[in-house]
Amino acid sequence: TGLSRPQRMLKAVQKNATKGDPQSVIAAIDYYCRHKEWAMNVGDDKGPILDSVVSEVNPSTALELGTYCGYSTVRIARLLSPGSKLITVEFNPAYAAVARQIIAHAGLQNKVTLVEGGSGDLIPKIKEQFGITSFDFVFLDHWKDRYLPDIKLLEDCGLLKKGSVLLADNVICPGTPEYLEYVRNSPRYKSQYFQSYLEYTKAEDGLEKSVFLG
Ligand SMILES: CCCNc1ncnc2c1ncn2[C@@H]1O[C@H](/C=C/CNC(=O)c2cc(-c3ccc(F)cc3)cc(O)c2O)[C@H](C)[C@H]1O
Ligand SMILES: [Mg+2]
Repeated sequence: TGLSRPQRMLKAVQKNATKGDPQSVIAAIDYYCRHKEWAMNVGDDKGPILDSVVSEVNPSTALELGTYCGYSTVRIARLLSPGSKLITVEFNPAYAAVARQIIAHAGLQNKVTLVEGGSGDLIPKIKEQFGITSFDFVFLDHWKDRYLPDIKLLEDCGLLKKGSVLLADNVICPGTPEYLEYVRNSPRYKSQYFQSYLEYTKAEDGLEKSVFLG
């Protein structure tokens, strides 16, 4: 049956992007998804908002839930300071395989640890497996009904500290109502909505930035 959509995206990166140049990888994916085949990357409207939050936080430790093809992984990792680490979690092996190659094409494999598996299984093991005591930054972009249980798990595992920043994709489309209600009403978070557009479309979507208050 030929190549999958993620594999076709990978081919477009390998053909059009310069090895070791993250910006060209980002541009190649955005061009492909805007002009050839839509795909659920955070994209080039919401992407600059992601960039600005990552740059502002300048995290030493970062976590991404839902790697997919690695587009946002590349966006985040390219901005990390030397010695900082991004852990990204993807439970679909086929997507993880594509993402590894896209991350490697960008030359960012030394800043990224891609863990194959479910976030619910991984999060409780992060302290022992990676020696990480807390995350400065968490990007949520996996199944939308898993955002809330997973941040509660991060809280319970003591992986958030005062000032940790959560950034959630798709809070409007497809939408994450329970998550939004929680972070906007909990006294433990200071939340802020960044209005934008669903990737490669004119539909509304946005990112929710929530600072953990401890
Ligand atoms: C145990 C499970 C939880 N733990 C997990 N642990 C590890 N990995 C996990 C977990 N849960 C999921 N994943 C992985 O993350 C990815 C999943 C990503 C999901 N993203 C969307 O569904 C979306 C939809 C639209 C959209 C908008 C408009 C439309 F018309 C159509 C689509 C836009 C967007 O920007 C979107 O991000 C990947 C496919 C999947 O294998
Ligand atoms: Mg998304």
